[in-house]
Amino acid sequence: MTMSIWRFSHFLLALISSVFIVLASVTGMILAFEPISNQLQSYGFNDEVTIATTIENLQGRYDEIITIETDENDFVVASVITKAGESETFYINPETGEKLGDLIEKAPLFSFATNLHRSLFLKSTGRFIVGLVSFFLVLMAISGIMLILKRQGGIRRYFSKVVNENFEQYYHVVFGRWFLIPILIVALTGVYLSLEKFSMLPETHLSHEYPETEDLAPDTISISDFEVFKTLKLADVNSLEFPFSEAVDDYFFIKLKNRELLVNQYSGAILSEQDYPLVTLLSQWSLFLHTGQGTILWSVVLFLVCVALLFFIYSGFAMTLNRRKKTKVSRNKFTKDTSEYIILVGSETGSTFSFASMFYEALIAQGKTVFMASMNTYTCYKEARHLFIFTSTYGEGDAPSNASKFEDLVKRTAQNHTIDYAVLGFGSLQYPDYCKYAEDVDMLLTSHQNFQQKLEVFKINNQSFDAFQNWIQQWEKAYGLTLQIKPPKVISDSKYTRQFRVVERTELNNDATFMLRLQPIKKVAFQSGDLLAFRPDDSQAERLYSIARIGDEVLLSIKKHEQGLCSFYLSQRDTGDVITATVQPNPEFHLSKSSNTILIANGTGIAPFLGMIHDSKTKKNRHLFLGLRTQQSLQLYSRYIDQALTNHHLKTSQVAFSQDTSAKVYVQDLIKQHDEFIANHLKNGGIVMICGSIVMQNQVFEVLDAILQARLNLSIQYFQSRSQIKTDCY
Ligand SMILES: Cc1cc2nc3c(=O)[nH]c(=O)nc-3n(C[C@H](O)[C@H](O)[C@H](O)COP(=O)(O)O)c2cc1C
Repeated sequence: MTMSIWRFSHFLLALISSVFIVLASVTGMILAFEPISNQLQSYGFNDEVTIATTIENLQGRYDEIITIETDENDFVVASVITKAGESETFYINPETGEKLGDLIEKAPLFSFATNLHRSLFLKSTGRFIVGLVSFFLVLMAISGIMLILKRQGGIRRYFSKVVNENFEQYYHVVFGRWFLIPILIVALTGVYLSLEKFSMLPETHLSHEYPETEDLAPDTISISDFEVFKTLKLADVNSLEFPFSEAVDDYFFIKLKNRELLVNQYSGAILSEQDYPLVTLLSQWSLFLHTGQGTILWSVVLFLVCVALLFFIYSGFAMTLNRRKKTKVSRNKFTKDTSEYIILVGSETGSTFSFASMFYEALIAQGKTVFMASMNTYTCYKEARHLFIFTSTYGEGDAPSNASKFEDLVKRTAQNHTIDYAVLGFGSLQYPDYCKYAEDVDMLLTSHQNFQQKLEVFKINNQSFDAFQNWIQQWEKAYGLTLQIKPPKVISDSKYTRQFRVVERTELNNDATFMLRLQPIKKVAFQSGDLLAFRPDDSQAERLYSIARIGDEVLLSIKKHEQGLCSFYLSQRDTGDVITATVQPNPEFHLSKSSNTILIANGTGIAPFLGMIHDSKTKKNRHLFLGLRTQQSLQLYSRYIDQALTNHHLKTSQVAFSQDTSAKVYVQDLIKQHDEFIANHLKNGGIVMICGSIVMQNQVFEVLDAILQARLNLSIQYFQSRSQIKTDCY
C-alpha cells in the first residue's frame, strides 16, 4: 500500500514537471561546461599568497589600486589606475602583480542557456516556475529514495543486488541509488537560490560600528606591513576595496569567505569585524553547489546529474507505460454476475496479467463464461462456481498495489454460495519471502466459509512458462477439462541472437539426457552461467538452457522430455546442422574469480559448472557436489570433471547417485555430510552456486538453513542477502 502511494507521488510529480526538468537538464548540461572551460584558462594562483604580497606587487606596477577580488573561478581580478592614468580591470598573477589576461566574457551560448535555465525567458514568472519545479524535484528525490528502500528491503540493503526485470527498471534503480543524493543537492540549492531571488530569506544586512573620528590616530605604517594583510591569505578573500580618499574615516573594506572587516588605512588596525549570518553562508554554498563554479570535478558531477535526470524521465515513463499496457484488463465478454469462472489478478508491473489472459482465453475457447478483473475490485459474484487468484508478491512479502484492499473486501463481502478456488503465486526465489502474498491469500480463503480449496497454492518463479504449464496440467486433472494455452509470442531478436552450428550431440544415456556442443557462426559474447533461449518454432514458448563456455563453444546438457518439443527437436540435431538461438546474459550467475566457490547441481544443472571448472584460471578453490541418478549418468560429464581435477581447476568432487543402490543418496545428503566444511566456507566469505531443479534447490535450502542455524546461528537469508548464495534453478 505504502509502496503504491510513494510510486503514485513520484509519478505525479514527474508528470507535472517533466517538460521543465528536461529543459533544465539540457541547459544544465551546457552550463556544466562553463566552469570547466573557465578552469582550463591558466589564471589560478598559489593558495598561500598573502594580501600583503599581492598589494606590494601591485603597488610597484600601478598608480593606484581600487579593488582586488577573487572571482567565482577562483581567479584574482584587480581594478587599477595604470601609470598612464587609465582605469583597467583584468586578471593578475598575485605573486608578481603582472596582468594575465582580460576578463572572460560569457559566451553567447552560456548566456542563452543561463537565461533559459533560470527563468525560461519569462522573467519573474519563469523564475517562479523554475523554483517550483526544483521543489518538486526535491520531493521526487525523497519519494525515489523511499521507493528504493522499499524495493531493496530497508536501509541496510540499499546497495544490495537489484533484481533485473528489464533495462529501464534495472537502470532506473541502479543509477537512482547513486544519483539521488546529488540530485537532492542540486534541487535543494535550486530552491534556495529561488527563495533568495524572491527575497524570501531573512534579511542579512551587516551593520559595522564605525569608530568616532577623533579615536583614529594616524599612526602611519606601510600598507604591505599591516599585520592583518600579512596574515590573511588571498584565497580567503572575496574582495578588498581600497579607501576612497585619504581621509582617516575612509577604510579598507574586506569581504572574506565567512566575515567582513573594516581596516584603518594608516595603522592597519581592525576597526570592525562581523561574521556573516548562516543565511549568507548557505547562499554562497548553494551557488557553488548548484553551478560548480571553480571546480572541474563538481561540474562533471553536475553534468552527470543532468544526463541522469534525462534518463530517469525516459525510463520512468517507459516503465509506467509498460506497466499500464500490461495491467490493462482486456474487455470481458461476460459480466461478473453471469460468469461461472472468476479470475482475479494481483500485479504490480503487469506480467501476471499476461498469464491470467492466457488462462482467460483458454477458458473462453472452451465455451466457459469467464470474468477477469483486478483483486481490488473483489465483490459478490452471483453465478460464480470457481475463483482463480493469480497474484505476485511485492515489497517484503506484501500485496501488489492492485490487491491492497483484497483482504478487507473478502472479510466484508459475503458470497451467497460456496465457490471453489485455487491460488497461483508469482514471485522470485531471489526474495526471502517467496510468493508470500499468494500464501497469505490462500490462507485467507481457506479460513473463509464461502470458499473451498480445489488446488493447493502453486508458486511460479521468475514468470516461468514451463512452471505455468505444470500448473495447467494439475488444473486439467482437477477440473477434468483440457485447455489450449497459447504461449505469448515473444520474438527473439536481440543483439545476442545468432545461428549456431552443431559440433557434437551425444547419444541419449539411460536417464534420457544428452549433451550438445554448438559453435556460434558469428561471434557472440557469453560466459558460463548465461542462458540460451531457444524455440523450435514461433508458435512455441521459449525454453531457456543454462550454458557452459568451453573455448568458443556453447555446451548444453539437455533432458529429453516425453512431450518436450524443444528437447525433442534438439535431440534430433546432427553434427553440422544449424539452429538459431539467443544468448541471454545472466551476470548474477557468473563465477567469482576472487572467492572460493562450492558448486551444487543435480542432473542437467551441471552444465554451466562444466564451463566454470574448465576455464577457472584462478588460485581460488572450487568444490563440486553433484546429484545424478546412476553411475552411467556420470559418464556424460566425467571427462570434463576428471580434466578439471587433474588441472586443479576443481579441488574436490562428490557425486551422489539416487538410483544405483537401495539407499538413495541425493545431493542434499552430501551437503549434510559436509556440514562443517560448508558452514566454514560461507563464514569465510565463500560463495555457493546452485543449479538444477527447483525441488532440489528447496531441499538443499532446507538442509543448508539447518546447518547454518546450528553451526553459525545465522539463517540462509543472511548469506543470500550478501550474494553468497546464487541460484539458477527451474
Ligand atoms: C521491488 C520488488 C519486490 C519484490 N518482492 C518479492 C517478494 O517479496 N517475494 C517474491 O516472491 N517476489 C518478489 N518480487 C518478484 C515479483 O513478485 C515477480 O517479479 C513477479 O513475477 C512480478 O509480477 P507482476 O509484474 O505481475 O507484478 C519482487 C519484485 C520487485 C521488483
